[in-house]
Amino acid sequence: MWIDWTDGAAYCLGQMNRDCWYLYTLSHPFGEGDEWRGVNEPDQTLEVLMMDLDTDAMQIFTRQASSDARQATQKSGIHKILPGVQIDDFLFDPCGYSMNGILANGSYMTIHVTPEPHCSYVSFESNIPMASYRDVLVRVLACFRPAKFIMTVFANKGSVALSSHKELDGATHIGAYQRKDLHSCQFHKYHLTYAHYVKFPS
Ligand SMILES: C[S@@+](CC[C@H](N)C(=O)[O-])C[C@H]1O[C@@H](n2cnc3c(N)ncnc32)[C@H](O)[C@@H]1O
Repeated sequence: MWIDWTDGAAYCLGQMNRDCWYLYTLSHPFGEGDEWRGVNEPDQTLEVLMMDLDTDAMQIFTRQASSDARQATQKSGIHKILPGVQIDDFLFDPCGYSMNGILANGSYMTIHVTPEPHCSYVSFESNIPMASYRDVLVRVLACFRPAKFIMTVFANKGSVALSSHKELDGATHIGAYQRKDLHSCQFHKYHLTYAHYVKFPS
């Protein structure tokens, strides 16, 4: 069957001359009474994209400092980010790390670490439903200690995470981090908050 995916859009959030985040959306082409169109059940995604990370924290994700992935997971504290998570982790040679985790309720988390100092980068993503992501975020930041990070929360109608948008509106500071940018967007079925934080003094 031929599907015409014409209902797509590209967005750029943040400062286009500095750190920014590209978003590509696509609406399901069926609908209008015909068929199911997109996700109807409660759905949410938290993403934390971290840059310029602490060198000691990054050292853990090298074969020099950790003998295997399990050791890197334990030493970094990744296993404590979402208590009870079942983890499948991998430590690259000579460095680099990836993990996927699953919780009893079916929620996932995934982390990818690039520890090389000239381009250090860590991404965290989870669809765990929470009314507040503050505690999870604080635990993620404690593992990797970035100099700056972007966080995004997507939540649709019916998701408990809808209330996290309001909390994020007021979060001008999170621990040692100061907010530099905040965007709030409404899409067809989802609300999105984008925020950029920098460790101060920066
Ligand atoms: C964890 S992977 C993930 C990259 C991906 N772009 C991301 O961030 O989602 C990147 C890290 O693994 C390291 N690495 C080592 N061997 C690799 C391989 N065969 N494939 C991909 N990354 C490798 C890279 O040097 C880097 O530090």
